[in-house]
Amino acid sequence: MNDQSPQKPNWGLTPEELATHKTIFAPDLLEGQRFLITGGSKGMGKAMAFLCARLGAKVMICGRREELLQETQSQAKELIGADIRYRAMSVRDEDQVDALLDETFEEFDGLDTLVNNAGGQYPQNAIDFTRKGWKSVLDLNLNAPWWLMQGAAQRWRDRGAPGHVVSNVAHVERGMPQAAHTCAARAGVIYLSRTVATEWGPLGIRVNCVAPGAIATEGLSDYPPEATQRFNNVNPMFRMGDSWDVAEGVVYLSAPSGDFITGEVLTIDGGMRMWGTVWPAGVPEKFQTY
Ligand SMILES: CCCCC/C=C/C(=O)SCCNC(=O)CCNC(=O)[C@H](O)C(C)(C)COP(=O)(O)OP(=O)(O)OC[C@H]1O[C@@H](n2cnc3c(N)ncnc32)[C@H](O)[C@@H]1OP(=O)(O)O
Ligand SMILES: NC(=O)C1=CN([C@@H]2O[C@H](COP(=O)(O)OP(=O)(O)OC[C@H]3O[C@@H](n4cnc5c(N)ncnc54)[C@H](OP(=O)(O)O)[C@@H]3O)[C@@H](O)[C@H]2O)C=CC1
Repeated sequence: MNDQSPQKPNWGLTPEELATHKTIFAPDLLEGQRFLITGGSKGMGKAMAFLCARLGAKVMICGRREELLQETQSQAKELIGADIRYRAMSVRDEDQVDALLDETFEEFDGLDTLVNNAGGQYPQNAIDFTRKGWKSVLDLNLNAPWWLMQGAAQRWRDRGAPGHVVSNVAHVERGMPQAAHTCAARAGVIYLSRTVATEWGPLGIRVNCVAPGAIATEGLSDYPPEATQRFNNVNPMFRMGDSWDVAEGVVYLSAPSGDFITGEVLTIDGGMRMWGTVWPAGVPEKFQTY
């Protein structure tokens, strides 16, 4: 990085902040509830794991890197006295998804909420996507959440003990220039969720989504600072959200407060739905109009 480049900031909330952040929820709100949170080792998933555990839930997280999972587990033990379980795996592997679901249902003797949170993409103009890149992003952000939600629903049906799915997607209503692959995948998850919310309603299974705008998480370090410094200016509130904003949205939908909510998309974007565009690969000249 040369001297003119913006410095890469440390994004996201610290474990200490996750352990002490004020919450609107009662401390026993999720007592006895069982959560599986994919991608729970950093960013929004880690905030969800801490919040759910602080509210009394049993929590299982997963991610590819065991060291991050282990660190999250130790921090939760030390800072909030919670026993978060984990499994190192990739949600892109169908067999590993089945094993994760089997382990979670066995360990917790069932499951109340599946949070499809693991995901990501890379910024590029759609015209240049390779087929391999397209398939990778679709596998991670559409196929994986589907394997997980279908697998959970089958287990809920077979046990006669239903649960709730909430998928962390993205704000996609106006498209996502330079991220068309993830836009297609997230739109797929939203309409999949709305569809199965009807099919699975009679089984007592609820299916919802949260749709974040620009949220300051460790994940933003994967993007060029030239892009992320602009992320503060992509909504009418002129700031990014944080992982707690999204974690509380997930809890609202999963707790009794969400009992009669299904097929919904809770947008948490500071108004980006109305105004602002991320342009993660840089604003093209033609669009630099103001
Ligand atoms: C986009 C606007 C939203 C703004 C805010 C959003 C923020 C976040 O979502 S934060 C989460 C942040 N983290 C990420 O997004 C990183 C996650 N992304 C990835 O891991 C990769 O992009 C992946 C999903 C494609 C998976 O990579 P990998 O495990 O290496 O997968 P494959 O080997 O199956 O495929 C690699 C294949 O993908 C193409 N590709 C990957 N990166 C790029 C790139 N920067 N530019 C162009 N193309 C890319 C490429 O075709 C790769 O194939 P090879 O060239 O043969 O390696
Ligand atoms: N931050 C933002 O502004 C926005 C983010 N989103 C989406 O919200 C979700 C969470 O984002 P954020 O918290 O920022 O992301 P982070 O990059 O901070 O965290 C991603 C988490 O997912 C895990 N993960 C990634 N790939 C896999 C995989 N193949 N299998 C299992 N776990 C995986 C990571 O662990 P590991 O790498 O070890 O596997 C990590 O725990 C993602 O889907 C993201 O795309 C949507 C809109 C905006």
